[in-house]
Amino acid sequence: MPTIRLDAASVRVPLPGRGEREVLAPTTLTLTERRIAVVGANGSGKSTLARLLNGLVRPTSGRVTVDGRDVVRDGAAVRRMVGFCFTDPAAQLVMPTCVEDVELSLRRRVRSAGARREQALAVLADNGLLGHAHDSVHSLSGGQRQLLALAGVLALEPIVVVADEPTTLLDRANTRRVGDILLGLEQQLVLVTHDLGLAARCDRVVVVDAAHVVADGPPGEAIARYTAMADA
Ligand SMILES: Nc1ncnc2c1ncn2[C@@H]1O[C@H](COP(=O)(O)OP(=O)(O)OP(=O)(O)O)[C@@H](O)[C@H]1O
Repeated sequence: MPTIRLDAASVRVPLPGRGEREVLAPTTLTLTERRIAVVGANGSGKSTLARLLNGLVRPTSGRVTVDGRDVVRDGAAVRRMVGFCFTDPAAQLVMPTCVEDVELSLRRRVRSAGARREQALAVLADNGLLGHAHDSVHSLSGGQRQLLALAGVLALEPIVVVADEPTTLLDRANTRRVGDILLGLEQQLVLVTHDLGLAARCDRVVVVDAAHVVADGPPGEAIARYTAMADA
């Protein structure tokens, strides 16, 4: 598995006229497990932590590396290695039809239009969406849209997939479906989630509270700490 390292990485954001806010306190973590969940209350800093991993957010201090590549200095290389899946697939589905959307993901990797179409159709088939190749992305169900967004990410063959609450907008059946696919990926997965059932199936759980990592370890212990804190 790749090694993701945060070395005293912090994020502070300016608040106009009111100084600044620490959104993530200096955090040091070495992540080598295949499936890592990040859990915590709303506004605790989970998305910020996730976004640091592919340079969507830059550390204010400290550094973040993925397999030795610095997310700021080697940003383009890191973005090729780390695919990012958003809560709302609408954030990443921009083309009229499903096949065109996957083709858009492939535009830099596959230059020939014919080969790109072929590969996009293969990606859709792998994700159970071949029957919808020429449908509008708007005609898909929420679960299918999330699978299509994930297909677009996987088409780029990342070595790490970061998914920020990918099941929050989904019903139970689609949560299970998308969750099963994510947890079954061969790539390293960093999964931000409020679904403690999904977190429990990961190899490691990182608990974030008020901008700090407050627990980190095997799911049983970390989730018990989180639920005790949340219920207190
Ligand atoms: N660019 C920014 N400017 C101002 N505040 C920010 C910025 N980015 C994040 N924050 C604030 O920092 C806190 C942490 O945000 P973050 O999105 O990381 O939380 P989260 O744990 O993912 O929350 P949720 O579970 O609600 O998605 C929130 O209070 C958020 O409003």
